[in-house]
This record gives sequence, structure tokens and C-alpha cells, in this order.
Amino acid sequence: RHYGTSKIISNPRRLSLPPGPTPELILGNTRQLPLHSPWEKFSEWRKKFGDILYLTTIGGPIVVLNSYESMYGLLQCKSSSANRPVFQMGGKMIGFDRMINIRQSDEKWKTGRKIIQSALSNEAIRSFYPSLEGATRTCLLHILEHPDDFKAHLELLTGKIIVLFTYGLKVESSQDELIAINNEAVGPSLAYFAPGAVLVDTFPILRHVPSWFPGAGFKRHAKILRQKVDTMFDVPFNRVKTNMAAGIAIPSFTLENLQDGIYDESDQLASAGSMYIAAVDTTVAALASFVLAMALYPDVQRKAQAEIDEVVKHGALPTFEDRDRLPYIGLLIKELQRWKPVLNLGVLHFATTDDDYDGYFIPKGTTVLPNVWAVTQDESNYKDPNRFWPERFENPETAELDPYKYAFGFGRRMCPGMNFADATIYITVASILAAFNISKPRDENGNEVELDVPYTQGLIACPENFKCIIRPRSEAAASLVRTTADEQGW
Ligand code: HEM
Repeated sequence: RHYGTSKIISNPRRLSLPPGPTPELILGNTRQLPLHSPWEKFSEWRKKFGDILYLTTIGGPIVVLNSYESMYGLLQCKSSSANRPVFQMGGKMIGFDRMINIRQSDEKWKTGRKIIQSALSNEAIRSFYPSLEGATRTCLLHILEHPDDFKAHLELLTGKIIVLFTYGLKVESSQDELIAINNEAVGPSLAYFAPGAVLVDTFPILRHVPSWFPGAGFKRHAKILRQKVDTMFDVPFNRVKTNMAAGIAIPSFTLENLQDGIYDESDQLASAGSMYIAAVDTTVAALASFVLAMALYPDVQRKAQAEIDEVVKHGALPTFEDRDRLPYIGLLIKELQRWKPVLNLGVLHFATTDDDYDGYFIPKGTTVLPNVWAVTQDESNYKDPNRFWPERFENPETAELDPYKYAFGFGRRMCPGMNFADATIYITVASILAAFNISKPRDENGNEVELDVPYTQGLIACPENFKCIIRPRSEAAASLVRTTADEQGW
């Protein structure tokens, strides 16, 4: 029934492929795959076919995992699907295949991942706390001065944090060259890593079409993007080298690597260049969803603020030292990862060897998609899944499935930046709640306007720009934001 059968090499037990919708001749299920919210379609198919779906497309077979159990069983406990598919356009043509994030699991990936993992140890993150606090103080000031642009302020915050951590370079504004070169390279490229990319990104032969050929606009597009990607990798790295030679480099991930000299410079450059794209848009998406959740759920907001008021010293803003005494903020952050997962379909995995799972055969060459969205919306995991309700994790005896078990991926490809992201989200969420009230926008008659905010469709699910009211909680809160930004911000 499935075209993928021709690819079966070793299936001694003659297990069947997982079930799925009936494919068409030649195109398989390609035309049945919606480019809009495919996670919803996969969830619909789940009702008919079960947790594990098999689809054939012009790009090769796809297995969709619709439950946490299947993700844990196949992606966490086994290593057969720990690879990535080849991204022709985003990887080979544009040049992002130097990044470890989408790189196939080869030696370069292994080295790059090792470099990143050791740089993101808990100890390293702890020593970065003062910088995280300082950057957040300035972000609060920006929100106070221009509350309607809160999303741009959050983008600048996460961008400057990651540039400082990676290169020890300070970014003052969103016009800074270091932010601009990253955005110019990353923004237009993200689409090529989205789940739909497996469909459009399937003709390696197209790489050899000359760029003057009619209709080969994508080749010209790739050429322009490739230059931007090179700039993104090279400019900050070379600046650190210059600063190092001049003896003025600030401690950073890159400086440490250059000084240690353990790894090839190409590996150092690639791992540093993997950080921005992995860290910024993901963290911003979580923080923008936080602002939306607070506007929609004022009771949660008040409860979190009450906890902060009780724990944090009067006349001060929250710090990392307060974290253990702010359990409700911890629950709120957890619920944020569940309520609106940043990567609805995770990042694509790829099977490098034949394997079986739950009685089904998973052939080598299959792209594996964890449908994270389905897990977050499954009523057998979460009561009233649409509701933003941090209390669902409160009681250890009855707590619902912890989203940190799936929102950051699985196995050898699991996100090495989870604790860094978590620290950034904690300090931003706690600081914003300490200083501001967030509420729904109002119309000209002063009536609240309902918020129904669409989310971006690509790889990352971020709320589209939306209006809400962000006001300092009191005059004292406003002046606290101003003075701490003067004293501790950067
Ligand atoms: C809310 C924020 C974030 C979320 C939800 C997130 C989620 C993920 C997910 C789902 C993956 C793919 C895992 C898999 O394939 O199974 C991933 C990979 C990765 N993430 Fe994150 N991430 C976040 C922030 C960060 C940050 C802040 C950094 C760096 C400081 C980072 C660095 C990376 C890297 C380097 C990879 C590639 C790992 C590999 O392919 O071996 N991420 N992330």
C-alpha cells in the first residue's frame, strides 16, 4: 500500500509500516499535506490511524509521532533517528549547513555540539546571571518608554544577550550592525527549515540549474542569502579576534575557544554561528506568548505578582537569587512551554538505520516529525488544554505531563540551550511582572477588545504583532525601573 516499501532493506520480522492516509500514485500523500498548520491535520489523522503515522511524499517517507510516549520511545530511547535530513536550500545552498542545528550527525556536528554544550553548562550560565539581569533592566526601561513596541524590545533583549554571551560584544540598539546582519541572514532563511521544507526542498538536481535559467529565481535568492550568512558567521568572529589581539576582548564563548585553541577555527566559527539562530527567535516567541497569556489571564497575572511582592525585597526587582522562592513563577514558565509550544513540530529528525517501534517498521531514510502541538492539546495529558493554567503542574502527585520533557527535543539532538533559555525567560517574566500590569487593549469607548492573535506558521510559532496595554504598576514601580536601568542596566 505504501510506496516506501521499496526502500525496505532489512525487515526480517516483516513488520508493517505504520498506518496513514491512502497515498496517490507517484505523489503519495504529498497533496494531502496542508502547508497551513499541518500539526492540526496530523492530530486529525491521529484519531483515525493512531499515534504513529506513515506518509509518503515526493521528498521521501515521513513518520509523524503524535504522542509523548512514541516520541520518548523512538527519539529519546533509541538513536536510529538522531540524524537530520539534508536541507538542500537552507543548508547546502544558503550555507547554514555549517551550523550544528541542522547539520547531519557527522564529526563536525559532534565537535560543534561538544563546544556548545560545554559553553552552556550550568556553571557558565550562572556566571552570566549579572549580564542577564542587567540586560533585562534596560529592556524594562524600553518597555516603560515605548510599551507598544514590546515585541521589538524583547527581540533586542534576546539578541544582545546572545551576542554578548557568544562573542563578548555589546549591542546597544536594534540598529546595531551585529543584530542587523543576523536578522538579514536568519529572517528570510527560517522558512527553509520549516516542516513544509521537506516538501519543497526535495530536488537536489535543482542546485545545478544555472541562475540565469528562467524560473531559477531561487538560485539567485540563495546566492544573496549565502553572502549574508557568511557575513553573519564571519563579522562578529573576526571582531573578537581583533579585540583579542588588542587585549580588549570581553570574556565570551568565542574568546575562550580562541584562547584554548583546542578546536579548529572552522569548528569554533560554526558553533558560535549556530547560537543566534537557535536562541533568539525561539526565546522571543516564548516571551511574546507570555505577554499574550498575561493579557488573557489576569487572575494568573495577579497571583504571580502577589508572589513576587511577598518574596522580592521592597524597592528592588527580582534577581536569580529569588528564583527558588518564586514557585508560582516556575509553574507559569512551565505552562508557557505547554500552552503555546515554540516549535509545534520540533526540529526534523531523520532515520539513518532501519528500526522498529511499537511493532511497526521504521525504514532508514524516513524523516521523523514529533507533533509536539498534539501532545500539548491532548486532553488525556492536559485538562482543558486551551486554558493557560499554571496550577496544572502544582501538586507533584497529580501534576500533568511536564512540557520540558518534549518542548526542547529528544536524545542526542536535544536542545543544549534549554537552561539558558529557561534563565532568560525566568528573569524577563519575573521582572516584567514586578514592574508592569498587562491588559487587553481598549476601544475608543474604553471597552476591552477581545484578543484573538494569529501565530506565525513556519518553523517557529510566535504570536503576530498584537496590541495590549502595558502600564507600570505604580509610580514607585516606574521610578524603580528608571533607577535600576541607570545603575545596573546596559
Ligand atoms: C524557548 C526557547 C527554545 C526552545 C523551545 C528550543 C527548542 C529546541 C528544539 C526542539 C531543538 C531540536 C531538538 C531535537 O532535534 O530533538 C533545539 C535545538 C537546538 N537548540 Fe534550542 N530551543 C530554545 C532556545 C535555545 C537557546 C537559548 C539556545 C542557545 C543558547 C539553543 C540552542 C540550540 C542548538 C544549538 C540546537 C541544535 C542541537 C543539535 O542539533 O544537536 N536553543 N532547540
